[in-house]
Amino acid sequence: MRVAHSVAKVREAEEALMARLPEGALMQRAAAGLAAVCARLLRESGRVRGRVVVVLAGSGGNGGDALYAGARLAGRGAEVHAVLTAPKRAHPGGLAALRAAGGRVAELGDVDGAAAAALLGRAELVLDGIVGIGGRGGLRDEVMPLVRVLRGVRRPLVVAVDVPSGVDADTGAVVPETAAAGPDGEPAGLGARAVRADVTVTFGTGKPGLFVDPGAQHAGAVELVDIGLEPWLGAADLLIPQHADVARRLRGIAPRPESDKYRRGVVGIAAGSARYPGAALLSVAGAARGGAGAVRYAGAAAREVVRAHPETLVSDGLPGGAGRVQAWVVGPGLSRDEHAARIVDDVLALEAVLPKLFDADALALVAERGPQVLRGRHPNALLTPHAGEAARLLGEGWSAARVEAERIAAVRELAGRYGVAVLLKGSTTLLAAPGDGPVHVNPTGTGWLATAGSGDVLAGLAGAQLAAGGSALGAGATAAYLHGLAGRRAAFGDGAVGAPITAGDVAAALPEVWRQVVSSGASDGV
Ligand SMILES: NC(=O)C1=CN([C@@H]2O[C@H](COP(=O)(O)OP(=O)(O)OC[C@H]3O[C@@H](n4cnc5c(N)ncnc54)[C@H](O)[C@@H]3O)[C@@H](O)[C@H]2O)[C@@H](O)CC1
Ligand SMILES: Nc1ncnc2c1ncn2[C@@H]1O[C@H](COP(=O)(O)OP(=O)(O)O)[C@@H](O)[C@H]1O
Ligand SMILES: [K+]
Repeated sequence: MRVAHSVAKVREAEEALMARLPEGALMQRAAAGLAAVCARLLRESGRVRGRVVVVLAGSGGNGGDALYAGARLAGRGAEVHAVLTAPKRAHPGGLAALRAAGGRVAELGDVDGAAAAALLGRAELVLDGIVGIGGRGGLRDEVMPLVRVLRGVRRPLVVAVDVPSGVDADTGAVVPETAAAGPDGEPAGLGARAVRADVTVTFGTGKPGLFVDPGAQHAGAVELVDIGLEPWLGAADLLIPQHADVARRLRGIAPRPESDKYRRGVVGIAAGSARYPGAALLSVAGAARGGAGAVRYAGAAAREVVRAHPETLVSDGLPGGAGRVQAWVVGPGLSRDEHAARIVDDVLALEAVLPKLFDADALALVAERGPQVLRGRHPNALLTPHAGEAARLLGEGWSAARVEAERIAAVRELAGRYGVAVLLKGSTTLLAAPGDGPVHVNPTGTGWLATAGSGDVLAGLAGAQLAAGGSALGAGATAAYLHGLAGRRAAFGDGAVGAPITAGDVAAALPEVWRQVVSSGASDGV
């Protein structure tokens, strides 16, 4: 499991630790770890000696880390150039160390566009130490020309110090650039007022913004440097499961000699309608490969379901009359008519502790009825909204755009208000349970999953995980993880280039990624 802590907790822990260490010791630990990662990255394509490293150093501790790391690389023979983005306030110790090690220093005001392009064009590695956890808002105007040049040059390896500058460390938010051209005839800005890194070397613990889009896209691969903060950190705010965590759960629900299909769990699917039979098929496809022993289907697409999935137990009545199940999935393709409302109400009338997953059209009905239909009544329920559905569930003051921009806050608010676990879909899928516990971030997935029906597959898969047992949060997190991997597998195969996929391809890839996770579960990493 990877973890992340809020900036406030990091600051508190840093203070507690710093009070016990000699002045500057913590920064030396950070700089040593940072330099070691940079040296390792440089060695992947040769030696450190003679390589051109450019350090972009701001006014705070982040710039200090970068300058000290630059000094260490210069000490190992690298040709290090620093550009001070706030020269009057550059970290004095870091600056002195870099100069003493033979590094060259320029001030932002002396580096015009051509000089910046020449310097960054020669760089093999760029250290982004403009701002770290002290950054507020998008990068300021004065540093943007340099950031734009960096974006345009033949890619050197960009290593962000602690956090890519301009990314909100707590939320992953970035400030988009305006379309207008910058001063001095700079090209119109594309993207965000933030640095895009290949690698982020973060200190002490992960920062939430490194794992949630758009911050995650800017962070690249995240490497953690231990600076001894752990004993002072307290509970994590974010958990990011890895293969090993998911493998543990999958091993736990693998069939045993004494297993039968009922003991493994039966998942019920109440999805699809005469208008949308496909959603029923896709939910059943996800459920059938999702780890339960059997799938029951109740609804208008019974005939289509049994034709496509002959192993399904089907009926065309209401879920309550379909026979015993360990978890119900209700909503995909149900449509919004009176009959759909009757189906959702029927599920809401089932035994309170029975796990129930509400997706798509069922969420619209839950939003209409209000949180009290779930709160305090269905402790094992799971909601799986995308941003639009989440905004509707949250009501006044929320829009899909706001949910996208404040994903962590939105998922917490939903879980708190409805009193149930919530899986918020999108470019970074997040999960939260009611209370102050950590938010789970799904690290797998790909934009290729943004294809019609892939959410139906996820709903079925998550329902099967609920039927197999464990908490709604654990079941949802496992489903999101496998679904993301299956999407990647289907889109990329063994290669690096993606291609369009269908929701059915995602379901078909599930057994393969399940095997992959369980067999590589001893190691960490996605
Ligand atoms: N204090 C310490 O001993 C340690 C500090 N650490 C480093 O210190 C960092 C935090 O240092 P600070 O608290 O000094 O803060 P930062 O260095 O992150 O940033 C603060 C400075 O950036 C400027 N700034 C803020 N927002 C900006 C924006 N949008 N555009 C341009 N400039 C902006 C501010 O004016 C301020 O001078 C961490 O991220 C980490 O890299 C680590 O070395 C661990 C130990
Ligand atoms: N940009 C994206 N990057 C990664 N995954 C995405 C992206 N957009 C959507 N997804 C994933 O694709 C699935 C789409 O589900 P959903 O929105 O319910 O679509 P549908 O209703 O068509 O099935 C979800 O698992 C979601 O997390
Ligand atoms: K930085």
